[in-house]
Amino acid sequence: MGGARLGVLGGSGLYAMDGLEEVREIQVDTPYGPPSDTLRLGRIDDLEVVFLARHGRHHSYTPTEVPYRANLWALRSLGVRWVLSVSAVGSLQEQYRPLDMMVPDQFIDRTHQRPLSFFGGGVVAHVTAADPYCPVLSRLLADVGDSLMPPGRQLHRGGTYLCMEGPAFSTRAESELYRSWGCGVIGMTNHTEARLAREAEMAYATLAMVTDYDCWHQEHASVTVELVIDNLRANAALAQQIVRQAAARVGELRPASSAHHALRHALMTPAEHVPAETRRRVDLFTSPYWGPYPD
Ligand SMILES: CSC[C@H]1O[C@H](OP(=O)(O)O)[C@H](O)[C@@H]1O
Ligand SMILES: Nc1ncnc2[nH]cnc12
Repeated sequence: MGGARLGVLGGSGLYAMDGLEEVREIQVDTPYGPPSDTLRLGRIDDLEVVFLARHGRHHSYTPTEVPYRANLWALRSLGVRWVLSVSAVGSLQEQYRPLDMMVPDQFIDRTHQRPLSFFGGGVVAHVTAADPYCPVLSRLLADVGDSLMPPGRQLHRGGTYLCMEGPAFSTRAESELYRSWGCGVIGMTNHTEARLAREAEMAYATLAMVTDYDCWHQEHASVTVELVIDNLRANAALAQQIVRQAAARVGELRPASSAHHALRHALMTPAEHVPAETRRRVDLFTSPYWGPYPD
């Protein structure tokens, strides 16, 4: 992982990354269309870091419309092997209080309108998703976060992220259902990225910023954008600090992850039976196993 880069995906309220040096804007074309925005490539110490605003810098894409495949393809094409993502989430359990943070270790998928794989069209792959977030990168992120949390606020290690389709927030019945499933937090973006990052052999971890109690809590107002934004503002500087220090730590440790060879035993279709166009589309991911596809 010598020359590998770190990707940072900023979510709601995090449209740029502080502390990046020598920043260049890069436009990337992908087989899955254009990413949400130009990518910003800079440096933190000796590590090259690529920042991308998931919804675009002006928050123009709904959670359904975010071009997740283009975003992850673009990162991987720039040599990214670790991804830190930042997301706003609602809390589904009393102990996750607004302004707390969580580094989730599981998700449940309730989306139904998004592509979830780079594969298909004549090539089949089944990656392992038992631990959908990289445990090594998640631990690094949680350790850094823990050391920076102000008194009275907590960083929670592990927990289940319920990914809903949106864009409307949940009904109270849905919120209660997810609580009964033991989910910890709710959002609209994270699992899609985690799945695609795994297929693209990038280690992925999330800093989830708790902004509200969704709509189930008797003593707290139901979630609104205003509430989310107020709490994101209050947490923005801390989130930036955590991401910057976690990035520096990734640069020092360059942690190995099983995600880095997720496709080793996942590809089902023999290379010679994959249509040429498909072969070209997935070549970024399959070339370590099948060799580069000649143009
Ligand atoms: C602004 S509230 C709903 C919005 O916030 C979260 O965004 P992200 O995960 O990109 O930080 C949630 O997933 C929704 O997209
Ligand atoms: N309650 C909530 N539901 C879905 N996404 C969110 N993002 C922040 N709060 C949320």
